Amino acid sequence: MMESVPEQQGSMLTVYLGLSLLFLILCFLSLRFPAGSPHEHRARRFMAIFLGVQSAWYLAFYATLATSGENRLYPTLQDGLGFLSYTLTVPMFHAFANRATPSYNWWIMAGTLILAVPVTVAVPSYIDKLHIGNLATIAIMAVNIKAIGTYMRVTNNVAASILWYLVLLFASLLCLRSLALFVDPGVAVWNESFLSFLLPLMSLSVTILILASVGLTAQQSLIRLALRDQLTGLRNRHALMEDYQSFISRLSRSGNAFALLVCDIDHFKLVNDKYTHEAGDKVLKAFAQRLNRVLREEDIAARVGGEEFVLLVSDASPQILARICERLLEEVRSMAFPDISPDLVITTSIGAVLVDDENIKFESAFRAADEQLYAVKAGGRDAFALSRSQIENSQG
Ligand SMILES: Nc1nc2c(ncn2[C@@H]2O[C@H](COP(=O)(O)OP(=O)(O)OP(=O)(O)O)[C@@H](O)[C@H]2O)c(=O)[nH]1
Repeated sequence: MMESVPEQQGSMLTVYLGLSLLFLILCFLSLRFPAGSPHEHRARRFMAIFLGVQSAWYLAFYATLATSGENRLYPTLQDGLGFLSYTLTVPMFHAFANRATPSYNWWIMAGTLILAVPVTVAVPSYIDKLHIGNLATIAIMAVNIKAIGTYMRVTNNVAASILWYLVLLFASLLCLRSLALFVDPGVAVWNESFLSFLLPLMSLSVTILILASVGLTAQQSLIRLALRDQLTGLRNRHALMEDYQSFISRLSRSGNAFALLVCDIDHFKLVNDKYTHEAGDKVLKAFAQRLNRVLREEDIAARVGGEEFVLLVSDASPQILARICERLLEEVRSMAFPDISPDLVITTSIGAVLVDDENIKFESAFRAADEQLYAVKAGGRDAFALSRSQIENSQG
């Protein structure tokens, strides 16, 4: 039978079979991808199903071409699987973005699948089949573009953005093709080769970008996890070192001093002892939230020890610093914990130092602020002390 297949058709058979195998391998590989949260597990399952359906789709392409369309089952399967695979990407992208798929999306997708596939099969004219197929594809592409847009905004990685523009391009090409068919049904012949080129290109590029984006997202969440304190969500000591360096670079560019503050919750051990360790954790989380409330967006709050926090405050002067410390003390004093005890009052002590020389190392600034902190603790707590002089230059 293969002897009667023209050369060009023969090479397309190889392409379709190759793509079917490739998607099958990717489907199995995607099941082995590590996924942390439950929504990632759900998203990966959708991804595996999408890749499995893509594999079946190209097998149906192969079967249609190999039998030269004699068996009507294969082209029908081909259309159905094509719709299904791009329908599946909608809940998949929402799952990756940890969002529920809006109900109207389900209506559009279900309506398109239920109506378009049987109607496409039923209408006798080839051109009418194409028109209906086009309209259905455009509807599916539209919900896809919206879903990828949501995913792009949440993951904020470059692969997701390229994917969005690419799918928009494919959708525009399909709209053009649809219009061209309305104007001149004669382009249907040319349309076949357009599709046999466009569809594999679309499948491959969409898959590659999904895999790249999933990889980048996993990498981003690992990096975020490594830089965060698990309990409070603030930056950890490691991240603080990097932040300190970027504050030093900013200082050398702008010449504006910044401040390093060490805050320590007063008598925190008593909270744990009197109200349990869990209550202590609650206090730490609430304390972290108050710090963030006082700081500006460009400032940094980090947890560096049990109940010890470090803040970096940009463009600081002694006056600004004093105002910020006053506000911090006030914010902490005003915290209420009715679920722990109405009597629980938390206070903090703050030691601060102004960093106005780019040669000052983190350890020196931290030591200077810590000395001030201990002076406050010795003096009765719930207060702040500023130091701006005598920071050792670690190079000296
Ligand atoms: N709940 C909770 N407690 C912690 C955590 N990390 C450290 N701690 C506790 O924090 C307490 C720190 O106590 P101390 O260093 O004695 O200081 P303090 O009681 O705050 O006293 P001053 O600093 O002198 O005012 C210890 O009891 C630690 O067990 C944590 O992640 N959660």
